[in-house]
Amino acid sequence: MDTPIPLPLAVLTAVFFLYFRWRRLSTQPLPPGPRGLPVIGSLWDIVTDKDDKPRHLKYLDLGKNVCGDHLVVLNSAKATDELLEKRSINYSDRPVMRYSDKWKAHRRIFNQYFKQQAVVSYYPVHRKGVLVFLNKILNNPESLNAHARDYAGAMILQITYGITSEEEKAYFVQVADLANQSFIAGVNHGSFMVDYFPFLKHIPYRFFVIDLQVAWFPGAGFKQKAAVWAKHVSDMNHNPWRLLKSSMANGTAMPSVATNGLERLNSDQEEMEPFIQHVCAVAYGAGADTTVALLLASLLALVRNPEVQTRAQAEIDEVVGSSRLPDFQDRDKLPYIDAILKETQRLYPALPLSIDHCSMDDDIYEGYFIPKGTTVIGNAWAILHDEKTYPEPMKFKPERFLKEEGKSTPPDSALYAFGFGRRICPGRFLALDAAWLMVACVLSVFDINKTFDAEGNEIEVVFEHSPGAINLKKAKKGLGSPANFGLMSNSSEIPGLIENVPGGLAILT
Ligand code: HEM
Repeated sequence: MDTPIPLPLAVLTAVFFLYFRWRRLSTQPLPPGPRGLPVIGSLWDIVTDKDDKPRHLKYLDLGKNVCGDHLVVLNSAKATDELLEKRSINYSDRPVMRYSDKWKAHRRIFNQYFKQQAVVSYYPVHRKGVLVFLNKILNNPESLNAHARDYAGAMILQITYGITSEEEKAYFVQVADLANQSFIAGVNHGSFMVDYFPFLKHIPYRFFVIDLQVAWFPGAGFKQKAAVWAKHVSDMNHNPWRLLKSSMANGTAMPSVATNGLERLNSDQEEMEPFIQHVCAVAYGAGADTTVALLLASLLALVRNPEVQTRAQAEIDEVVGSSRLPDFQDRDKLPYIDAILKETQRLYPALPLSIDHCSMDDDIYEGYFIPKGTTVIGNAWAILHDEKTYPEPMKFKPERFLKEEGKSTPPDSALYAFGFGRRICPGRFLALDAAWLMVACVLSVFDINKTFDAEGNEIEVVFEHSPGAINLKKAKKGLGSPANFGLMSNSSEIPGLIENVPGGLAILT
């Protein structure tokens, strides 16, 4: 008969094993990075975010130790593939929305409604939305940014909550905008000093005069902002849900992810309701600004590259003709439109530094020690600008993604622009559908040109980097509309189709 190992001996063995493992790992060097200053390490390299120096450029050769807080930036596809994909069991955590059973339950619901096969059922929403968008561009090309926001916001509000009324949409798009400000400003670790000095959490944020909205302690300003943002995020989570519940109660609710999710719950599954509510709020919060960034980047890239427009329009003419708008069934026959979107996401990824992951255990990569709790950033921008994979990386060249005999194509930019591993963006299929239809339809109807200043000089489209995570594109400040949408002379019947769409059309399926 086996003799059981005495408990103290087993505990001792385990302690020794863990200690020696820790010793072996922790004696390895930390990954290399720029030399920091004493005590604060590389802090100043991270928290500044000057307009003219996009923040992500600073990370190009990183592995940092900031005030004892470990931050590793993965700048190559090889490193993200190895750590965030192959070792994703260790690198799927985040400081918020931890990698947990709760997260897994959310993710399951999310995938059910936004996986590739599921998003096909939202085609009617995109079709109506694009008609409204084209109509607005035709009548008021000045407000391109606002129209793109409405297009993305309306799509998500209808799909998640069934909201179609113009007034409600306008209100909720604004609520999401406010809530997203917190995300954009704070999503990447290091946006606030508190990420490095946790004691700042305990500093009161106002001093003496209650209304004085000034942080009195350097670095404690995040608390003021956090208080305001908490309210915006709570509004985003609760306000559309309240409206949904009351419209379900009075029988006026439109079919949506929310109604479907609630109807499928059995009476003993009430505890799942907050999950469905949260999935809807996250979809609505995470999907709007990111999709707008892709839409605007695509259109402004086309303004800058008229030869790309001409080639795409020739493809559309041949496949679709000029008597109807392109539709999803044309997609396989319009590879150049797909290539335009891939190239846009490559050159201008909406989230250049993706969203931070966090290691759950000590690890060694290529001889370097990555301690448990390290913030790990997949640098999508660096990967998508690697000239070995994408020659002439600063040029807009959609044709690099076209399949041709005897030529291999580089990896699809979506592999990196939507993040990594188990946390990869679950809304990517929906976003790409919305962007594809919009770009194809705009190109089938309009020539997009540069605008002119008062002296008749062409205005150059300058891409600006917004502070924070999302890389929104717009023309240089103060120059009015970034693009001039001229109806194409050969699109004979389509203008009538768009003109007859009332500006306030509700999108009904
Ligand atoms: C062009 C549009 C979009 C881009 C570029 C984008 C990009 C990203 C990126 C880079 C991440 C982080 C992945 C990671 O941590 O590795 C992410 C996460 C996420 N995205 Fe998107 N996204 C877009 C649209 C959408 C849409 C339309 C939705 C919702 C319908 C959505 C929902 C989410 C959610 C819920 C997460 C968090 C996933 C998690 O933490 O597990 N996104 N997205």
